[in-house]
Amino acid sequence: MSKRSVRELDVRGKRVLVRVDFNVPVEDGRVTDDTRIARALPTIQYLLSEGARPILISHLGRPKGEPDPEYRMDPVAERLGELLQRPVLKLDAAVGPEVEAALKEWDGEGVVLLENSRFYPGETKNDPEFARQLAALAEAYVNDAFGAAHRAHATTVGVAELLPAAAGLLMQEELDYLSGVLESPERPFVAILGGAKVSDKLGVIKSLLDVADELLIGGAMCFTFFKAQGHEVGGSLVEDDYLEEAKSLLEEAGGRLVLPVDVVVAERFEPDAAHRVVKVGEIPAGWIGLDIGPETVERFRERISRARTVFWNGPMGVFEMEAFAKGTEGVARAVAASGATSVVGGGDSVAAVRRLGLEDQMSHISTGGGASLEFVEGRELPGVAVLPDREEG
Ligand SMILES: Nc1ncnc2c1ncn2[C@@H]1O[C@H](COP(=O)(O)OP(=O)(O)O)[C@@H](O)[C@H]1O
Ligand SMILES: O=C(OP(=O)(O)O)[C@H](O)COP(=O)(O)O
Ligand SMILES: [Mg+2]
Repeated sequence: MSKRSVRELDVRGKRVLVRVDFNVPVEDGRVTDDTRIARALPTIQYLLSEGARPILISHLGRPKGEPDPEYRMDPVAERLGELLQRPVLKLDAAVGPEVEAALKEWDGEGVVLLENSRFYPGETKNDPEFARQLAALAEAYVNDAFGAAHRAHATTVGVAELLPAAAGLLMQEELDYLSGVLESPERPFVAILGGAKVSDKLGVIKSLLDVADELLIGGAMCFTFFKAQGHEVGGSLVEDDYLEEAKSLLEEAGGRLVLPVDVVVAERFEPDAAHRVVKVGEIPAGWIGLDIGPETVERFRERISRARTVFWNGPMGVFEMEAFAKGTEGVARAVAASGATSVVGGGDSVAAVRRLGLEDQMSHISTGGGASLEFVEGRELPGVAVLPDREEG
């Protein structure tokens, strides 16, 4: 079922609240990967060309429901201005009297970018009062934040219920592409899962195994399985609440769930920490697993080369640090070299692929990690479900 498009929304002369996913990596006050900003430009430019006044809102990182200088949207505003080549009026709040006053004074040139939605406790709680305050800023709502569509938050769900709402062009493109691939994926279908959002993503493995033929696991994800198998995992990231389920998953899935056989461990979580490759089962107490090892890369490469469809979310290691980037690089090169239809999703996975210059060799670069994962496993995304269906005719 397709959703009402921004093209079908009456926007001329109107203030339009646009939920974007500008949750991009930032280092030293600079955006290090602007994929998510660049991919939202078509919707913003469409709105501007139709004479609308776009008011953009996004979350950035995971601040705890209050203002946190580390997660201000200023670096994003700067990069957005460079890409859009139009003025970006960045406000230091998302709702409230100062925002209302600034919008009244706004000359209507370019776009407004509101402050981080997660500076407000009402965002992640989908608080009706916060949603009402947001809705008061605009006359229509567009959701272009595919990467956050799996979150039932005030900016993705609450406000969509209060204003005339539609899907943005990026949202539509993502949904169209992913549903096309999933309709009848060519097999073998190999899924690769890694990254750091372990508690979020462990829960989807079971249903992912219903869709994919094989599931390769790297990143921080694998250590929960190693611990469930009784191995020492040192100081690696582990989800202790998931150990029982990990055990039963391993039994059920048999050889279809493929874990690393070796890992790179480090003494500390630092770029220049002492590190070495060890077999799984030989992780020294106190050391931290930060990448998959070379033998694992080789095994993953073999399976990826046989695949006809690949879905990848989550880096295989802490690729931001050179010492722990080889696993992610090896997998990225294997996916790029395979003849499979390849989908890579996730803010960080895509940043890793772009850093290697391999983005043109993937069939689809998705701006959503957790979101594409939940879509692939067949779940309805709350931020999509809430949008009105397209009227036939
Ligand atoms: N073994 C590990 N331990 C800690 N962090 C890891 C490990 N492997 C990968 N990561 C981190 O995972 C992060 C990305 O995770 P995530 O947000 O889930 O992926 P994506 O954005 O692609 O969906 C990266 O910043 C990377 O450093
Ligand atoms: O970066 C995101 O997801 P991803 O890391 O899975 O790609 C989205 O912006 C969602 O962020 P969240 O997982 O803090 O809700
Ligand atoms: Mg991420």
